[in-house]
Amino acid sequence: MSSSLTLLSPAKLNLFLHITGRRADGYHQLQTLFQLLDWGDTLTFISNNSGEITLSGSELDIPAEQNLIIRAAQALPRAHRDQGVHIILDKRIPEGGGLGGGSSNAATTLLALNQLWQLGLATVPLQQLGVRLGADVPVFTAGHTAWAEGVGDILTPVELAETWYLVVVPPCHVSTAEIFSNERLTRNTSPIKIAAFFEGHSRNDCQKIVRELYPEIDNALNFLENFGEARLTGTGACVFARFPDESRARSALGQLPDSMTGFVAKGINESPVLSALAGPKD
Ligand SMILES: C[C@](O)(CO)[C@H](O)COP(=O)(O)OP(=O)(O)OC[C@H]1O[C@@H](n2ccc(N)nc2=O)[C@H](O)[C@@H]1O
Ligand SMILES: Nc1ncnc2c1ncn2[C@@H]1O[C@H](COP(=O)(O)OP(=O)(O)OP(=O)(O)O)[C@@H](O)[C@H]1O
Repeated sequence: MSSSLTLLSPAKLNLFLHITGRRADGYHQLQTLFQLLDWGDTLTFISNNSGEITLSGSELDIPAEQNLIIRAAQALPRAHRDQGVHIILDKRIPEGGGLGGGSSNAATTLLALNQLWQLGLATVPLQQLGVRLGADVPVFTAGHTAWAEGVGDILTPVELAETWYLVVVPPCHVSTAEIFSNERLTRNTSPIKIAAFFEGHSRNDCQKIVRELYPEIDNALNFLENFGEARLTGTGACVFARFPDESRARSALGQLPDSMTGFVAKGINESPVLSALAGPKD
């Protein structure tokens, strides 16, 4: 018997990003605030008895076996050998944009198949599987806007006012590894408390270097700065500004130069995946 699920795999913004240190293995210790958005990719899961995991829909610039959707499905311990799934991806989140698209797709796959294949895995084992696939998988598996520390995996859910964002997608890609290996990156920002973020004491520590290296991102920040404070998400390439309502965000989107694309999204506290599924048992 086959059953199916269609889910919105949400994008995220890093409302700020501080680099507070570096681990012995080279990974960076961060503080960030992950804001989930009501905008993202659509993933449809159709379970079957073929024992196979197959994917169709939007093509990515990578071989299927490297796709985090396939890797997440393969990482799950199936209850029966004949459990299979066909997954259809409708991709909207730009790749390598700092919007967490790959991590979100991986988490959505873990949560969807946990339900469709009736695996009964709780949140913690799902997160342990997830963190091996990508740094940002745990926040999407937990499914809540969150304050994060460690390498982004120590999460505290946070309730934020649901405001609107204009996200601009500059015509370039930024390699996360390249920025994290840049010798000019500052890695000694003092840890802050959540209250300090709300008082306005935050920034994105990667922004200065990324802005210097990528003129397209500098242009996008200059455009958004006409409307308020503009920031880079993750290591870029996307940048965003906050608006009190949808109409003002859409009006700014209407003024975007032809060389850039963008979208308007609402910041949400709970992932649409968690809202749509019964959720893993704790
Ligand atoms: C910076 C963030 O965008 C914040 O949301 C993410 O943590 C990055 O997530 P991502 O793009 O999925 O990154 P990954 O594919 O896990 O890591 C890419 C590379 O970035 C570097 N990296 C990543 C995360 C981290 N905390 N420290 C690092 O030094 C590592 O060299 C790693 O090999
Ligand atoms: N299903 C997928 N969707 C998007 N990217 C994927 C997927 N599977 C694998 N990847 C690869 O994962 C890498 C990271 O993609 P992702 O979209 O998460 O990056 P990002 O937007 O920069 O996110 P982050 O904020 O985590 O840095 C890309 O190099 C991409 O090729």
